[in-house]
Amino acid sequence: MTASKSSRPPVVLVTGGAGYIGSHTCLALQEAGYDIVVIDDLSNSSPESLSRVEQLTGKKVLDFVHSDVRNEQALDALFQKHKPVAVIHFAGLKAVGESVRLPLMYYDANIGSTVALLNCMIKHECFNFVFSSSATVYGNPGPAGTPGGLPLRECAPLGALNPYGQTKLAIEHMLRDLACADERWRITLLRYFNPCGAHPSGRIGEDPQGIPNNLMPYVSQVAVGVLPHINVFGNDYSTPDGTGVRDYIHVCDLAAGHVSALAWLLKGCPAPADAAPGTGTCQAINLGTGVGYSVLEMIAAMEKACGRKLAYKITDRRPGDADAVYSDASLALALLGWKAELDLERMCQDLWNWQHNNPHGYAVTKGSQ
Ligand SMILES: NC(=O)c1ccc[n+]([C@@H]2O[C@H](COP(=O)([O-])OP(=O)(O)OC[C@H]3O[C@@H](n4cnc5c(N)ncnc54)[C@H](O)[C@@H]3O)[C@@H](O)[C@H]2O)c1
Ligand SMILES: CC(=O)N[C@H]1[C@@H](OP(=O)(O)OP(=O)(O)OC[C@H]2O[C@@H](n3ccc(=O)[nH]c3=O)[C@H](O)[C@@H]2O)O[C@H](CO)[C@H](O)[C@@H]1O
Repeated sequence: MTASKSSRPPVVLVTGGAGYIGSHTCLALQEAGYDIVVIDDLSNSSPESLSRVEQLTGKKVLDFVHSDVRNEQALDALFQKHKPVAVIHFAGLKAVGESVRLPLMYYDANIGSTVALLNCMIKHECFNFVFSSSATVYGNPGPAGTPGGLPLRECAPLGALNPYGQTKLAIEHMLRDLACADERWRITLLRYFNPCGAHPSGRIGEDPQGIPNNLMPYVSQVAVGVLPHINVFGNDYSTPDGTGVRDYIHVCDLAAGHVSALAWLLKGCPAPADAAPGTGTCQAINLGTGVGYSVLEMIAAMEKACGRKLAYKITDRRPGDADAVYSDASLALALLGWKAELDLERMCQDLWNWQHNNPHGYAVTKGSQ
């Protein structure tokens, strides 16, 4: 769905818009007819991503504020100037291991920034909010076929395994309380499964700092020769080939899911599943494909995309990892009319296209500097 035609397109504030999922969503929002303003402290991203979004869409980012979301004055000025109709909140720290070492930093950054943002939204009477949650809020899922087990529905039991996950859960609880307290709120808690891939242009993609924590950025750095081999974290899980199974979703599908969620909020959330009379809406929605692939299947798919064998070694399990995690994505289809369209082959082709053309991410890029 595209934004309605008026003299001035509706403005959406995107926090963390220079990041991986944020930049792809900024592009999708511009293509859907929205104007965007971005606040990002660039702690895990480069402004180059947004320059490239502008090149790809031929539209300007209306405003970019280089600041922490906890900077209340900067936020206030942004709301005052642009009067956004909605906020999509990507900004946050996301490295699980780091969150275990530095929990307070994670609680402060992730929860502190969300509180500052919500206070500013209330002050400026903006009540449409899309939150980046994560499948991590499901903790270790129960086995397939058990109540609350796989495939994961939004009503499955919640539980966090690390401080990063705790911040996502705490924010989900906070947002539910807010919607109960004030019926004007329209909120979606988008629980992403495993985002991967890049825009088909190969111009924007994931650019992790240092050694990647997640599987697919690691695999793509091996494919391009930056890293020597993949470490497969355990092959004794109770999965068909013994390696961990996850629900990988193309980042462009994920971006489209945000545009659909925003359209749903702006329509007043028809048929919300969990709204009681007299309360606002705060709806959790899975964004996944519903299909799980193992680590070895992901490596094989990437080998096909890059046209060569990729070295890997089986190592110990990573503490805290579940055997299998995949979604039931039917609620997103029912409520938002959204479903993932791009298959594993496309995810790997687009990831390879990005990585091949930008072996060191945004830092040094063939032909663009
Ligand atoms: N990528 C994933 O696998 C994944 C999965 C589930 C959920 N999420 C969530 O989605 C969101 C976006 O993830 P991503 O992969 O694009 O990460 P990212 O690190 O690429 O993007 C986050 C952006 O927010 C910025 N930022 C961080 N803290 C900030 C702050 N306090 N103020 C202003 N800017 C700040 C960073 O500079 C970065 O540009 C995060 O909230 C993350 O927890 C990501
Ligand atoms: C423990 C952890 O970090 N959890 C985060 C990670 O979950 P996930 O474990 O779902 O994602 P991931 O990409 O880190 O791992 C996917 C699968 O690959 C395996 N694997 C991963 C890396 C590697 O170098 N070798 C390898 O074998 C891993 O054991 C798992 O079976 O990412 C999610 C988002 O996408 C969430 O942010 C989770 O909170």
